[in-house]
Amino acid sequence: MFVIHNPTAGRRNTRKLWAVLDWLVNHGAPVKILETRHSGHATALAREAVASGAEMVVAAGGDGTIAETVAGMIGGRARLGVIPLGTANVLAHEFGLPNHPRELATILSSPRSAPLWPGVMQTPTSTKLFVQMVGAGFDAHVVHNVDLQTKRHIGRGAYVLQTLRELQRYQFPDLTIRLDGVEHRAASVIVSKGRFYGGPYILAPDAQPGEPGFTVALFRDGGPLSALRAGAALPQGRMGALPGVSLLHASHVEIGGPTGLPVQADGDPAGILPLSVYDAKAPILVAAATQAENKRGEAMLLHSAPAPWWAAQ
Ligand SMILES: Nc1ncnc2c1ncn2[C@@H]1O[C@H](COP(=O)(O)OP(=O)(O)OP(=O)(O)O)[C@@H](O)[C@H]1O
Repeated sequence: MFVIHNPTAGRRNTRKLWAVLDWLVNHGAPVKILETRHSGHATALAREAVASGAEMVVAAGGDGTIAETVAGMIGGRARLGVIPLGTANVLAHEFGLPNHPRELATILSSPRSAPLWPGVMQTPTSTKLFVQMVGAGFDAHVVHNVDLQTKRHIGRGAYVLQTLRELQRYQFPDLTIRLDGVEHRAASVIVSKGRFYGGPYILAPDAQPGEPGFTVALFRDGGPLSALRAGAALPQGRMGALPGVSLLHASHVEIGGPTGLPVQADGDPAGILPLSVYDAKAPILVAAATQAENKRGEAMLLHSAPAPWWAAQ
């Protein structure tokens, strides 16, 4: 088992990591730890681990580290394990991963798995895999501006503070969103693989992370009041029921807007608009709290990336 650890994730607290690894080693699991040295390094490490025949690659970090690790595993046979050490740890909620090190280690050493079919986001300058969500509009603006020192000290609270600051500054420009070719307008958009958002909060109750395609949350109304209303509804799981919010399903999402508007992927800054989102070429299996069979089999259909609309101009 290869463990890829991002030492800069979350509050940099490694107590849980060592407790999980102690348990695994004491129960006879062969564990090799690889530490990331820079952004993107987890992908190269995961690729090497898969090439050397690893059956399981464990991402120890937040959702960004998981996404980078998965990017190096797609198309291979290794399963993904997760030791959540990030700030929001949204994917850990999705797969029912416990906080307790012994329970987590038990999951990593059991064959129980659930499929995850990641997404790919493409801008004119970069292509990046994501495991949980991509956003543009107000939430992406907050992610780009959040103070990293505050995030390290108070975790998710840093996003709440930044949200309150940005409410007064953000202009809420209109975005153009094409869902499988059909045009919509909204002030903000979140393209979600899974059900959760921002931690343990439900955004898209019907999302199926193991299937291709996305649930797209459109926030049609701009302005601080609408953003505040959405923020208040999120912890109650009522965001999708708000007037002005629609949850739609799509396989291919294109987002355009004013030049320079930021994009977030899995809670980290991920470039600027325009953006095209589509399925990764294959799913992977994740060591999870509950078993879910991958009905289509591991070698599921290979999707070819649709040409983004800006390429045709
Ligand atoms: N050694 C490193 N030095 C600096 N940055 C790194 C290093 N290793 C990985 N990274 C970057 O750190 C970013 C943030 O990591 P990650 O998302 O795992 O933690 P987080 O932001 O605290 O958690 P979450 O996404 O759950 O909120 C990743 O996008 C990755 O590119």
